[in-house]
Amino acid sequence: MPAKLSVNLNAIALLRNRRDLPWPSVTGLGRIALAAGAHGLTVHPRPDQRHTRNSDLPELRALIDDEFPAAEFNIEGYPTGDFLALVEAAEPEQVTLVPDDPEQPTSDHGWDFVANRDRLKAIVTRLKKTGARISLFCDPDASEEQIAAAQATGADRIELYTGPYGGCHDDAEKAAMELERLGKTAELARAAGLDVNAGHDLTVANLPPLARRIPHLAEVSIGHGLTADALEHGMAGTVRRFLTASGW
Ligand SMILES: CC(=O)[C@@H](O)[C@H](O)COP(=O)(O)O
Ligand SMILES: NCC(=O)COP(=O)(O)O
Repeated sequence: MPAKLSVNLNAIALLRNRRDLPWPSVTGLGRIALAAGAHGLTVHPRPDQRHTRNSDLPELRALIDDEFPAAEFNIEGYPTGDFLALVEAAEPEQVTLVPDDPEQPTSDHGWDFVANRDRLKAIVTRLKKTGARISLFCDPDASEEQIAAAQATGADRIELYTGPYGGCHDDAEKAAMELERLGKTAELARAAGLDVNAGHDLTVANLPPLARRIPHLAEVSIGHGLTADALEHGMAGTVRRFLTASGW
């Protein structure tokens, strides 16, 4: 089965948050993404609310429940007490736990599963009571020992951090090396009984080789590159709309 696409709305929210106005609408763009065939929506609310805000979550939950019941809601974040309460209220189909410091501009590494095994196990056990699938953000070159510790937490999946692969957009040789590291880690995870998601800096260009190298890939979540693509491909039509509206 081909990997599912979950559209990350953080970049849309960041743009909305520049002004005290309701556009671009996070829920509205989520609706467009799902109507176009995306399989789910992802948000990564951070403690400073600079991306999606806690108040976005009930609207997105209702959008999926009321209009796209087959779609999935994926909430990502660092498991503080506040985050766990937020997730328990929003009841997403999937929770992705990410070891982000609040000061980090964006996610840039996976968990040290060995060092955090017992803590993660307690959190995974708590979150599984909501019925959500649990995924853990994972370094692209995690060792067999690390993957064994991830599996021991009781999580269902890992999400491979694809940032270093995405960063090689202008260096094919390095991209091939990064892809191989991701592929090896995905194989270790699969052998340990963990399903594999992937995300960070994925694009239309780098997604097909990733899907070929990891044929059992379950889901990709894409925000920054997908939003940039939407702007690029939507700009001409929008300029025409403004010109037509003005009668110019
Ligand atoms: C875990 C992950 O890679 C994404 O959630 C990413 O952190 C989204 O990043 P931004 O919030 O910077 O768009
Ligand atoms: N989990 C990764 C994600 O949701 C999107 O990351 P990006 O495409 O915004 O880098």
